[in-house]
Amino acid sequence: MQNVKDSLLHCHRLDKPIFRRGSGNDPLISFQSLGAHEYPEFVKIVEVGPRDGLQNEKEIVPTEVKVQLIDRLSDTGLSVIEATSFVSSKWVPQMADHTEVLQGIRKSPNVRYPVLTPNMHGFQNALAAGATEVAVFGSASETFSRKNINCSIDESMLRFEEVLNAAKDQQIPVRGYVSCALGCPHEGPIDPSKVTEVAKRLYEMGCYEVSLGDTVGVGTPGSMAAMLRSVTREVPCRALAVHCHDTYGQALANILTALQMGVCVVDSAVAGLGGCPYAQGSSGNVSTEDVLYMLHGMGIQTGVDLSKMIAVGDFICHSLNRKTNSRVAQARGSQL
Ligand SMILES: CC(C)(COP(=O)([O-])OP(=O)([O-])OC[C@H]1O[C@@H](n2cnc3c(N)ncnc32)[C@H](O)[C@@H]1OP(=O)([O-])[O-])[C@@H](O)C(=O)NCCC(=O)NCCSC(=O)C[C@@](C)(O)CC(=O)[O-]
Repeated sequence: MQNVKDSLLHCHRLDKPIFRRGSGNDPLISFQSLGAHEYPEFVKIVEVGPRDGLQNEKEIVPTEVKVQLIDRLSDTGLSVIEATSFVSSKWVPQMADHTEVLQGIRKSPNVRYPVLTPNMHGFQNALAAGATEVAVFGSASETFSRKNINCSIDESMLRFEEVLNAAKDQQIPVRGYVSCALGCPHEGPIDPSKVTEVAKRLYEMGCYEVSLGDTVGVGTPGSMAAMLRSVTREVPCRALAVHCHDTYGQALANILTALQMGVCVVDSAVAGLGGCPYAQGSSGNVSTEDVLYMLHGMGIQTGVDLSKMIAVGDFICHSLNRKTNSRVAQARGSQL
């Protein structure tokens, strides 16, 4: 935190000082001071509801509902919506309609629609379906890697390298995930050095952003801070995102900790949908509505309209016949 305060500006909207941090070739990112901490001026939200949010649903969600969900999300001001995954339909039946979803959505010029691709098979199918951005997903836990993608961490890295090489040829940006960054459903606590090693490998391979996943939502601000202290020694903060599940009710606190440490990208799912099918006990992602409410309340910009997001949450909860997991949407609903 203390090392780079390149310039001090004045933010008239918030009447708070704005700092621009950067080093070497890093682009400058604006930070604002709030109380004892500094926070990014702008946070990018990566909406993962259509993929992470729906992949664990037991009943197959109609393709039309998935398409409508993404189209409605595209109108909220989001710049990134993870649309689906090109994985085996034997492993994740809910994502079997990946091609129809990707081809059915109205692609907004202001939104990117990455899709998950675990290997070359998925990458080629994604490309054939018109994907222009993909994500590979690894793990800091050996056991989780085998249960989720049926290979060791080292084997997964070889597969990802192939995907990244092919993506580079096609000028397709690739995002990377590290699951179990704050704990594994099978191995328990994961050493931050292991998370750092996997994140570094993904970054050095060419992933433009590495999202650190608290897959089962067991992290606390303490473990988040320890993990980020380690990872940021090897991967620049500007290339990191956090991906929090809210199983233990720690997600917003963990996100706040990550922001204090310089992270500017947050993954979340509308209505707090979600969970990984290969992580028993994992509950939904942190809800996008709750993240927006917290960030906007702190004067941090996201470009996303909270009221529109709540309406999208209503739509998907109604379609799934489900109560929202968003505390903000619940509170707003009860005030109507
Ligand atoms: C990775 C595989 C495919 C390996 O699956 P495998 O069975 O080991 O693959 P294989 O290479 O041995 O091939 C077996 C069969 O699968 C086919 N196959 C091979 N690859 C593909 C593909 N891409 N798409 C479709 N089919 C594929 C392949 O063609 C073959 O077909 P067959 O000859 O038997 O007819 C499998 O384990 C899989 O699909 N896993 C799904 C994992 C998943 O989607 N998990 C949830 C997402 S991760 C997550 O949620 C965590 C995250 C990202 O949100 C962050 C966090 O919270 O931590």
